[in-house]
Amino acid sequence: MTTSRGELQQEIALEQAHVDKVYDNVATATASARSMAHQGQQMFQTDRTSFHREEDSTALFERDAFAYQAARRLAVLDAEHEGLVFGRLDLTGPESRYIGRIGVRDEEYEPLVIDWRAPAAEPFYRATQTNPMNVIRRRVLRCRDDKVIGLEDDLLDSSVETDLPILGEGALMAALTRARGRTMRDIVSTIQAEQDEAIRAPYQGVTIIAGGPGTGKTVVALHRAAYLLYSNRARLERGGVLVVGPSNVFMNYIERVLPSLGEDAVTLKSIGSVAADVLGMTSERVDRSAAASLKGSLRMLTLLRRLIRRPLVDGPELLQVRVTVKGEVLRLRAPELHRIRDNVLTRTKLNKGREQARDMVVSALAAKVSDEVDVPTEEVPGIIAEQASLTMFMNAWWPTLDAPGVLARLGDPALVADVAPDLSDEERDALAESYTWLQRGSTTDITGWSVADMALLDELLDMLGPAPIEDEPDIDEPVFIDMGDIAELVTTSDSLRRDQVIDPEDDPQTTYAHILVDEGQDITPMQWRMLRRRGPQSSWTIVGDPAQSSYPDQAETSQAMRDLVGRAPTRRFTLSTNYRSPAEVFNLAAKVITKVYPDADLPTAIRTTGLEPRLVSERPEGADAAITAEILQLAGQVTGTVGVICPPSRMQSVLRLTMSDERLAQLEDRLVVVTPLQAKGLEYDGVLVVSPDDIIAESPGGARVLYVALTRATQRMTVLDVTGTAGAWRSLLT
Ligand SMILES: Nc1ncnc2c1ncn2[C@@H]1O[C@H](COP(=O)(O)OP(=O)(O)OP(=O)(O)O)[C@@H](O)[C@H]1O
Repeated sequence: MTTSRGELQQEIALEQAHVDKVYDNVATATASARSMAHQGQQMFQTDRTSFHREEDSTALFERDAFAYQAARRLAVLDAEHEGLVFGRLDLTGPESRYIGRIGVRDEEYEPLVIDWRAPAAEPFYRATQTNPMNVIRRRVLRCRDDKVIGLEDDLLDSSVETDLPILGEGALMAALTRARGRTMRDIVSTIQAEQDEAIRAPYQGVTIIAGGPGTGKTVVALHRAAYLLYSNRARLERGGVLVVGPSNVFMNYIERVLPSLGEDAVTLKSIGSVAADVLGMTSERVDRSAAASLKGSLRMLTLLRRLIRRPLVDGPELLQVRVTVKGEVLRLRAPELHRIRDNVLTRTKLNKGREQARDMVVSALAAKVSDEVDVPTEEVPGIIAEQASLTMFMNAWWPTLDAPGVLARLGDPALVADVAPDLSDEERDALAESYTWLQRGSTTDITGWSVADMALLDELLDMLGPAPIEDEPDIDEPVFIDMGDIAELVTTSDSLRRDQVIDPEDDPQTTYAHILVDEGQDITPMQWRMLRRRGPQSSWTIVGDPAQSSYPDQAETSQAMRDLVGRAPTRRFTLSTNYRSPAEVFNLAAKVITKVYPDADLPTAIRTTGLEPRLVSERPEGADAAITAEILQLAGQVTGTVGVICPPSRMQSVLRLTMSDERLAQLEDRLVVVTPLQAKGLEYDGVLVVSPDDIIAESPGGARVLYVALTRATQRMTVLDVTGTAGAWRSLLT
C-alpha cells in the first residue's frame, strides 16, 4: 500500500475535521452537564408551577448523565495517551463509525464516537479478510492529543467496489517497532482478534488467560478490566476490582494503562501488599529460595494451626491452674487444660474463645470440689471465678494474640522442631534462619517480614480472629500525643474511631467483586488462600504461563488454583503470538525452555530483525569492563530502554558499576538493573543477561527463571557468561 504525500495529507485533514467536532462536542457537553446538574437541582426542588413531560425530564437526565460520564472519563484520560479517537470503520451500508476510548454523542444524541468496548465496536477488532463482518476498510488514526498525525488502513473486503483510499503500512507493526519507555502502553487501537475474545469474555466465573511470553496476557487482562467495568459498571464500581501483580516495580510499570482507557476505579496491589488491609503493612522482600518454597506451601497450614494451639508458657507439660474454695485446693493439670483448649479451638477462633475457655476452666474446677466443703454447689463457680490466681492464669494461658507475635515464635528452632516434626532438618533450618532478623528488630519492623510472610500473617489473623475491643474508656477525655516538635490534641473517641467501625463478627478483609491476578503461575498455595479471602463471592481473571514459574512445586500451586476455581464456570484462552521479541531472540529462549519444560506454550514471534542474539564470555576479573562495554553497545543500537538482568548475588556490584561509570550514569532513565524475578512481566528494547548459570543456580525456578530473562528484549539481546568459557547453560541450546 503506497500513497502520495498529498493524498495522505488530504485524508488526515478530513479525519481532523471529525476529531475537532468530537472535542468541541465534549467541551460543550461538559459545560452543559454542569449547568444542567445545577438547573436540575433547582427544577426538581422548587419549580412546581411549570410542567415538564416525564420523558423530557428522562431524556434530559440521560443526556446529562451521559455528558457527565463522558466528561468524567475524559478527565482521567492519561495525558500521554494517543488521542481520544483512534479508529474508523467503513461498512458496506455505506456507514462509517468512529471508535474511541470513550463514547461521545452530539446534541441530537447521535454517536460521534463509539466506546471501544461497545458491541458496535467489535468488528474493529474481530473483522478479518476471511470474515470481514461488513467492514470494507478499517482505519487506525494516530493522534497526539487532539491532532491527527498519521493513518494506517486495512482493506478487509476487496470484493466490494469502493473508491475509499487505502493508506499506510499497518498499525500493528508500527506500534510494535516503536521504542519502549518505562511504562506499559495501552493497545486499544491494535487489539488482535484472539485477544479481543479474551477481553470480552463473560464476567461470571473464572477466566484463564494463558500463553507464552510477550503474547499480551498482561495488557489484554488490563483491557479486560476496563471492558468489565464498562459492561457491568454498577456492580463493579460498587463491589470493586482488584488487580494483583508480582511486585511494586511491575505495578508501576502497568499503572498508566487503565487511566489511559479512562478508568480510575480499579485498585492495583502487588502480592506483598494484598493483606495490608488487615495487617497495616506490606513487603517486597523475597526470602531465600528454600524458605520461600516452604512458606508458600500448604504444609504451613498444619504448622500454624499447631503453633496457635501451643500455649505461650514455658514447659507446657508443667502447666496447671490452682484455686482454693474454703481452704480446699483445686487444680487442673496440663492434660485437662489441653483438652479444654482443643475443645474451644475446634469451635471458635482463639481471640474470641477466651470467655468460653474461662467458663470451662471454672466448671472443671468446680466439679472437683469435695462434699466436705461447706458451700452451696451453685455458689462454687462464682467463688472460683473471682480469684486473682484464676485471672493471672488466664492472662498467661489465653492472652489475646496478634499475628506477628505468633509468627515471631518461629524464630525459636526448638519450637519449630516441636510444631513441625514432619519437616526435614534443612527445611527447619531454612525457616528458623529466615526469622533471625527478629532477634535484631521488633516484630512490627516492616522491613523484616517477607512477601511470603504476608500470606502467613493473613492466615494467622484469620485463625486467631480480631482482637476483642477493650472496654471503652471515658469518651472525649482530651489526651496529648507528643510527636517531637508537634504536640497534638486528640480525644479518646478520635483514637478509637477505627475500632468502633469494625464489627468484630465481620471478616475484616476488604473484598472485591472481581479479582484479576497477573503472573498467576507464581502465586503460592498460601497466597491463593490470602487472595480468596478478598473475593469469597468474586469472579476472577487469572493470567499466567507455567513455563515462567519461579515456584518449585508446580503440581501444588496448580492444585491450589483448581481449588480456587472449584466448580465455578471456567473459560480458558491461550494467546499464540509473541508481540514482544523478534524471532531471533525468542528462538534462543525457546530452545532453553523446551529442554527443561517440554509442555511450554511456545508462541510464534510476529517480527524478525535478522539480528541474532550476541553470546559472549569473559573471565571473572574482566566482568565489570565487559558489562560496561555490552551496555554501551546496546544503548547505541536501540533508542529506548536497556535492561541489565543479573543474578541476585551480582545486583549490588552491577548497580555500583552503573553509578560509578560516567558513561553509564549518563544513560539515566534508559538504563535499568534488575534480577530475573524483578524483570517478570517487564520488557526493554535492549537486554543484557549476565551470568545465566548463576541465574539458574540462585532461583527455585531454575532454568524457567532464565527463560523469563531471555524473553524480555523487544529488539536486541546479549548474553554474557562470566566464566571465561561458554557457560554450562549453553548445553540447553543443543
Ligand atoms: N495487539 C497488540 N498491539 C500492540 N502491541 C501489543 C499487542 N499485544 C501485545 N502487545 C505488546 O506486546 C508486549 C508484550 O505484552 P505483555 O507484557 O502483555 O505480554 P505477556 O504475555 O504478559 O508477557 P509475559 O508473559 O512475558 O509477562 C507489550 O509491549 C504489549 O504492549
